[in-house]
Amino acid sequence: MAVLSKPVTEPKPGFSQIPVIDISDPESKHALVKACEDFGFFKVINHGVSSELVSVLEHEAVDFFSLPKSEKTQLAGYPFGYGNSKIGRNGDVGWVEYLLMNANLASGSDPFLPGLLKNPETFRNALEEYTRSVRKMTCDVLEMITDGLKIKPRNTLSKLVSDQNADSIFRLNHYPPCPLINKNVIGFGEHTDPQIISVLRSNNTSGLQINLTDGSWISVPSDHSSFFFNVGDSLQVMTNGRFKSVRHRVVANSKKSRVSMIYFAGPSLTQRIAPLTCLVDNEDERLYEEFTWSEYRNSAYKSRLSDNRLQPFERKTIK
Ligand SMILES: C=C1C[C@]23C[C@@]1(O)CC[C@H]2[C@@]12CC[C@H](O)[C@@](C)(C(=O)O1)[C@H]2[C@@H]3C(=O)O
Ligand SMILES: O=C(O)CCC(=O)C(=O)O
Ligand SMILES: [Fe+2]
Repeated sequence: MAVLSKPVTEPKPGFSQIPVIDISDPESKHALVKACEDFGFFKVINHGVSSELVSVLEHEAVDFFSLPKSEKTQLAGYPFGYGNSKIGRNGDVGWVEYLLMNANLASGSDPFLPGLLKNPETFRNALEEYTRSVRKMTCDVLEMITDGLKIKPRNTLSKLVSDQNADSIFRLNHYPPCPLINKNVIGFGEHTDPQIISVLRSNNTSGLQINLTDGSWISVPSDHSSFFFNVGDSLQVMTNGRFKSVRHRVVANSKKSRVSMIYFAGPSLTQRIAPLTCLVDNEDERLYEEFTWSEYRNSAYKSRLSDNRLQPFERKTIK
């Protein structure tokens, strides 16, 4: 994995205020809305996703990444499949290898990676159960958010994610220990996620950092039994900028390997994305032009990782 290290701004030391949301308590809806406004990021506890299920999938992932490189590269593909160092198609690189899969419910009897793995049954079953369970948790969180924002009906956001044709993605990332003396090797460069919301779970190796609204970076302490949620660009648009799509990145660890699994909850390709009318008092306040998820996804996939992908969709104000 030949990846050059770039200078990285040191994260703020000793910051420990990442919002922690107990989703078993309906009253958490207010803290949830505040977390989306202030950070675009929060940690979820008491989530009800089985830890056994998570560890079966993590074992499968570790087994997959420990296969010889020659076998893994047979699974290379775009957009779905195995990748090593190269992120996307526009020149981004990182100290990472990954497996990217379609998590769309309606893609047929073999929804993930048809024919890709040699003995896919255990892997596929674990993946199916995991995505079902994480999708349900995501819908619960989105419904608490709509409650907290006083949006009716409650399923205004969750129905986009539970749609049979929802364009969701599942990603496994593996960051091997990086032996270079320079500890600032980028595993996954800074970016925002284009979807509605992303749900991340990792093993107990840290490396994830988020960018605060003042521009500083903070390290997110790892917690293998919790889930971390990122507000995506589409939710920033639907809330007319009230929620922030958080910039985040991963810095490689010099000693331990990091394995993360991320569920990216996107809407169906034909879904129109625009500020929700109930959150905009008058037309002049509307910050974004309307687009379909398909238009946004096409545009996003032509961009570099660190680009501001929403910029072309910002509304020009006429004075
Ligand atoms: C450089 C890129 C990788 C990415 C597609 C893109 O052109 C810009 C968005 C990137 C991103 C970030 C979040 C997810 O990891 C991802 C799968 C996505 O939907 O958008 C990746 C894309 C990718 O790895 O192909
Ligand atoms: O692997 C991680 O911890 C985060 C990766 C990420 O942000 C992404 O895949 O979009
Ligand atoms: Fe991301």
